Amino acid sequence: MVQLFKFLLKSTKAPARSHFRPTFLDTLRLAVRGGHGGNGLPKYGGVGGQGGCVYFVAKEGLTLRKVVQSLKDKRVVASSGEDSSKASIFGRRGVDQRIEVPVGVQVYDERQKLIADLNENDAQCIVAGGGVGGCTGTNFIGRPGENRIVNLDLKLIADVGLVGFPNAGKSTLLKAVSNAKPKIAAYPFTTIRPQIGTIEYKDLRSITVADLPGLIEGAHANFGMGHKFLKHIERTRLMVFMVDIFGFQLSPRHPHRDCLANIYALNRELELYDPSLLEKPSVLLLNKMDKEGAHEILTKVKPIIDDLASGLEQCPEELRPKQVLKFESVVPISAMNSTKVVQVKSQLRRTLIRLAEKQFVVDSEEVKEKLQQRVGVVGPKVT
Ligand SMILES: Nc1nc2c(ncn2[C@@H]2O[C@H](COP(=O)(O)OP(=O)(O)OP(=O)(O)O)[C@@H](O)[C@H]2O)c(=O)[nH]1
Ligand SMILES: [Mg+2]
Repeated sequence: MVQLFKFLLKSTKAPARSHFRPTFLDTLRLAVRGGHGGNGLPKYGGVGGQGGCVYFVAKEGLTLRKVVQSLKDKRVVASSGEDSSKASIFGRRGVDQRIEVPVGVQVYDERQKLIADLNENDAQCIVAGGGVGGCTGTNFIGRPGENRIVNLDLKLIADVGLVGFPNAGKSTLLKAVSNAKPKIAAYPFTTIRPQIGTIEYKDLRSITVADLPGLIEGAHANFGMGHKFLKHIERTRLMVFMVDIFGFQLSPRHPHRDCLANIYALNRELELYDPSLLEKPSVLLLNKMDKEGAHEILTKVKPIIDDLASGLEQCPEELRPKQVLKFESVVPISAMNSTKVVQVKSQLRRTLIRLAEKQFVVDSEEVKEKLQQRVGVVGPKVT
């Protein structure tokens, strides 16, 4: 009878939700407190131990979700320092709390002031200092540790960020060039969380590509999925804009935007979100060139794309940016055509190498200039 009951219980259990995937987490709020300082011993001039500190340490391969899972509570407290005693005049220091967080996390305090930017593996910062131990200066009374709320903001770090309106074919391209397996479908907002894929080359070099959810007009003002994902573009070295050569219409209630209007709209969204993003190197991919009529459109729009400023007057006013983007290159492709995809792969690599070389020249010029300034005071000019 008992066995039958157990069997019935088992069979009525809800089926495993294999399709369930927790949503992407890129912000986290934690309360942190340093340990209390131990009390001193006035009779012997004993000093209490300092309270432990709360540290954040960046580790590759972690996600904020894993951080949440590893914490018992959203309040992290380091342990108190020990009181001074006859046997131990100097009280022992409290134990530190070291919380591992993903690389790319920025830590802000309650007033949104940046405390630390942990963008390298093993980078660390103290987010709550421990209280000092009781001594003559504190009347032998241990002080409380720092107590604050911190906000963790994760910005993905990838070499390349794929940016575009929904349905442009970003995920199709990512799937074709990398090891990622994003969802692809003929409706907008198929991608709802950023995904990173790695493109591997024959010489074992690799570059990382972030597929970001589609933007919509007004993303800068947090419409659609808005800033939540625009911020990830900040950390990429190269922005790859992907536009459907036939344009895009969000829904029958929205106007159809042709390919040029799409480019201006993307330009404007970035400009309104953060104008400095327009200085970032970018490449434009005009997708779906395999479809009929695509080449005719390309012939018409290419001269304007090559000089975006020249087409500003024809651009609808609500989409018109103040400053136009300058693309490193404009490539017509079909994300479904394997030959084109291979070309994109090598094009991305070449562009990144060129950018790294440019950066190297800038860096070494700066170093040279600094050296010249320093050496100029005491010796001959360095050439
Ligand atoms: N004909 C053609 N169709 C394409 C091409 N690239 C993508 N598609 C189709 O376009 C639709 C949208 O592709 P996705 O890769 O999901 O687009 P996305 O930009 O990731 O869209 P969101 O995730 O919504 O932002 C799918 O039906 C794809 O099969 C292409 O080069 N040619
Ligand atoms: Mg997608």
